Amino acid sequence: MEKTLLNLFVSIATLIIFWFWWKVKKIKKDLAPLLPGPRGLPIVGYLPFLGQDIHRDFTELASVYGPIYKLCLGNKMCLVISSPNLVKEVVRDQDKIFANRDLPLAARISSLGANDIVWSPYNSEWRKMRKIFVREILSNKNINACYGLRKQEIKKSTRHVYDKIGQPIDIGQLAFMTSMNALMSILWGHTLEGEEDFKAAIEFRNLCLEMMVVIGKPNISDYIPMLARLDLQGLERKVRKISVGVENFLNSLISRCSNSIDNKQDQGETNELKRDILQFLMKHKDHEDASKSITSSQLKGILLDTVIGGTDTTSTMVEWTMAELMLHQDVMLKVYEELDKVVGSNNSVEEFHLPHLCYLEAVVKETFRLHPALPYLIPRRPSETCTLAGYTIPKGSTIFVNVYAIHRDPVLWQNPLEFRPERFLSEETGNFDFSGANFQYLPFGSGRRICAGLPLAEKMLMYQLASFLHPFDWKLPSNDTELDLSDKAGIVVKIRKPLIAIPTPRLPNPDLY
Ligand code: HEM
Repeated sequence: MEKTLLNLFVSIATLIIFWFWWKVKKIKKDLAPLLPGPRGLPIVGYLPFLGQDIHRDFTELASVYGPIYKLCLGNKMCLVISSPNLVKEVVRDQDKIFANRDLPLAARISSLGANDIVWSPYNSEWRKMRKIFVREILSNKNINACYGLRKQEIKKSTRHVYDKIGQPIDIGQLAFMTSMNALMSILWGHTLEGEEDFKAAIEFRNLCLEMMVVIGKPNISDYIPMLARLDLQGLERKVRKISVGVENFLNSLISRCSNSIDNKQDQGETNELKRDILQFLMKHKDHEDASKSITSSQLKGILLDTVIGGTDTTSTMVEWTMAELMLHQDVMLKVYEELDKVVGSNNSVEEFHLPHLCYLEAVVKETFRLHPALPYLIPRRPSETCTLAGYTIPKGSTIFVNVYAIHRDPVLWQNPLEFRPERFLSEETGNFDFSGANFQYLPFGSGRRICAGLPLAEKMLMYQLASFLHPFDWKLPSNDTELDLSDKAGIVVKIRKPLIAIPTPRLPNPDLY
C-alpha cells in the first residue's frame, strides 16, 4: 500500500515538474522579442514593395530596421541579416541548422528537382555529391593536372584578341568563352570548336544569363502557393523553356563525351582521360556501393553546377574587375607595373606567376567587395526552430545573408564606396581571403555550404585577368565618355551595360600571342 502511494506521489510530482518546465519554456517563448521589420499588406505582405534590385532594397531596409529584420513575403517569413556577428551565428555557431537551402520554384525546375549540389537540401545525398565534387573532381591534384588544358585555352583566347586588335571586344563574352572552354577541357578533354559550337555556346550563355535573372526574381508562386497554378508572372513557363535549352546543350555534350571516351578506349587511351570530370562522374553513376552511387539526374545536376556555376560567376567577375580598372587608370598602371616586374615583357603569364601578383589580387578582392557576384549568397533555411540574436526564428523561414550590405558598411570599411585595392594590402584587412573565415568579407559564402568550386574559381579568375592584361592595353571606344558601373539584378548580379573595350598589343614579341 505504502509502495503504491509512493509511486503515485513520484508520478504526480514528475508530472507537475514537467508541466512547470513546459509552462516556463512557453512563457519564455512568448516573451521573446518580436523581430523588427516593415509592415506589409494582408496576404501579399511586403511583396508589392520590393523593386527589381532586391539587394539594394534589402540594404536600404537594414538602415531603417538594423542588422536583423523580418520581411513577410506572402505566407513566407524571410529574415535579412547584415552584420558579421549574425553571419557568424548562422554559418559557424549554428551552421548545421542553417545548412538547408530555401528552394524557389524556378530553382527546383532548373536543378532537376534539387538533384544538384547548389540546391540540394542538407542531407546524405548532398554530402555524397559534395564529397565527390570536392575530393575527387576538383581536388588540388586534379586542378593542377589540368593546368596544361587551361593554359591552352587561355592562349587561344589571347590569340583571338590579337586577331581583333583595334576592334571592340565584349569582355564578358570573351571571359565567358574562355571560362567555358577551360571547364570543357577539364570536363570532357576537348573544347568547343568551329562556328556551330561557337553559336551554341553563345546561345547557352544567353540561357544562363536569363536563368540567373529568373531565379533571382521574387516569384509570387513561391510566396503564395495557392496562386502557383496561375504562374502570374510567367516565370515558371520561362524557366521551363530555358531548362529545355540548357538540358539539350548538356545532352549534346554528354553524348559527344561518351563517343570520345568510346573512341579513346578503342585506341587504348583511357589512362590519358583519367582526369576528365565526366568520366569520374560516370564511374559513380549507379555505383554498386550506395555511399558512392549517384543517379543520372544527379550526374546532370553536378554538370549543371560546374558549367553554370563555373562560367557565369567567373566571367561576371572578370568583367567587373576590368570595368573597375578601366575606370581607375591609376590602379590599372600599378597592375601593369606589377605584371612587367613579375612576368616580364618577354614571357607569357603562367600560373606560377599568380601568387606573386599581390596587387592584382588586391584589385580582385576589392572588386568582390563592391560587386559580390551573389549579393545575398544562396538563401538558407533553418531545419528547426532556433534562436538568433535573441529572436525566435521559425523552422522553414528564408534567410538572406546580405553580403552586399556588409561589404559596404561604413562601420566596417573606411570610405566603403571608394575603389581602393590598397585596403587589402594594409595590416587591418590584408589577411582577408576568400575562405569565409572573416565574416566581414565573404564573396564565396562561408561554412559547410561555401562555394564548392572556390579553388578553381580563384585560379581561373586571376589567370584570365593577368593573361588579358599583360599582353594588351585596353581602351574604351572613343564615343563612350563615361563607363556605366550600374548593375542588373539576378541571383548573380552583373554589370548592366556590357563592357566593350578595344585592345592594342603591349609586348614586343609577336610570338607571345
Ligand atoms: C567567381 C566565381 C564564383 C563565385 C563568386 C561563387 C560564389 C558562390 C557562392 C556565394 C555560393 C553560395 C555559398 C553559400 O551559400 O554560403 C556558391 C556555391 C557554389 N558554387 Fe560557386 N562561385 C564561383 C565559382 C564557382 C565554380 C568555378 C564552381 C564549380 C566549378 C562553383 C560551384 C559551386 C557549387 C557547387 C556551389 C554550391 C555549394 C553547396 O551548396 O554546397 N562555383 N558559389
